[in-house]
Amino acid sequence: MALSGGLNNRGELRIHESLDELRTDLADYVAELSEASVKERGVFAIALSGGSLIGLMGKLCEAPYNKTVDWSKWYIFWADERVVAKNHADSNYKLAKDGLLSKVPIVPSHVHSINDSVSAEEAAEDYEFVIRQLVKTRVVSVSEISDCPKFDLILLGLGPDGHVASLFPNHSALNEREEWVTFITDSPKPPPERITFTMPVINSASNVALVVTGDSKAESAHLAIDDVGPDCPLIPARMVQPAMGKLVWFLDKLAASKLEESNLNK
Ligand SMILES: O=C1O[C@H](COP(=O)(O)O)[C@@H](O)[C@H](O)[C@H]1O
Repeated sequence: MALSGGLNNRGELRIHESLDELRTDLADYVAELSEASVKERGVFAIALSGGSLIGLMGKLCEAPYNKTVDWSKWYIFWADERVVAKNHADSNYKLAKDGLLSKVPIVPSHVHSINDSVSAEEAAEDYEFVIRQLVKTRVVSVSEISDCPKFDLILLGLGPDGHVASLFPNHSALNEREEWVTFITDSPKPPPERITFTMPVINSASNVALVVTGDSKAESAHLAIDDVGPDCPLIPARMVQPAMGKLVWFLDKLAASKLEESNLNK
C-alpha cells in the first residue's frame, strides 16, 4: 500500500513505506500493463533501463507473476545502454539478463539488445533501424501525434544529477528531436560511450514509470516533481512528460523526503 501520494501535473506519485512494498507495487503495475497490452495488441513492448531498476523488478521472477504473466508476448528493449561487451559488468543488457530475463520464459528472439561490436554511433543507428522494422510490423506501436515509436511501457531510473536513460543535464543529446536513438561518447557517469532513447521517444510512450529510491535521489526528485519555478535547473527527469501517455513515479520514503508537503498529502 502506498504511504501517500496521488496525482499532480507531474504524474501519479506512489510513495512507499519500504522497498519491499515498492517492489510488489512495481511488479503488480508491470504485470497489469502487460496483461492490458497483450489483450489490446497481442504483444507487450517494454523498454528497460539499467542501474537499481532491475533489482527493484525482481518480484516479477517470483510467484505469482512468473506463472501469470504472458512472457511469450514480451518484446524487450533498452531505453539506454552502455556501449560495452554484453558480458561486461557495466552492460545494462547483462544486468537485465542476470536479474530478470534468464529467470522467466522470454522468447530469445524478442530480446532486442544493441550491437556491442560497433562504435556508439553505429550502435545507435543499428538500434533505431531495428526499432523501425518492429514499428512497421506493429510489434511496437506508432505515436498518433509524432512519427515516434509508442512503447507500451518505458521504465526509467533517476540519477542523483537528474539524468534519465543516458540523457544527462546540459548535454546536447537532450535536445535531439530527429533521431529516435542517439549516442554520447562523453557521459559524465562512466562508462563514457552510451546509446539512449531521445526525449521525444520517451514522451511518446503509452506509459512511463520512473523508479526512484534512496536519499541521494531526493533533491532530483524534488526538482523533477515539485512546482519549483523557472529559477531552478531544468533537469532531464522534469522533461519526461508523456504527450498522450501516463507517467507514474515509484518512490521510497527516502527519495520522497524532499518533496513538498502538498505532493505528499494528495
Ligand atoms: O547509468 C545509468 O544510470 C541510471 C540511474 O541508475 P541508478 O542505479 O541510480 O538507478 C539508469 O537508469 C540508466 O539506465 C543507467 O545507464
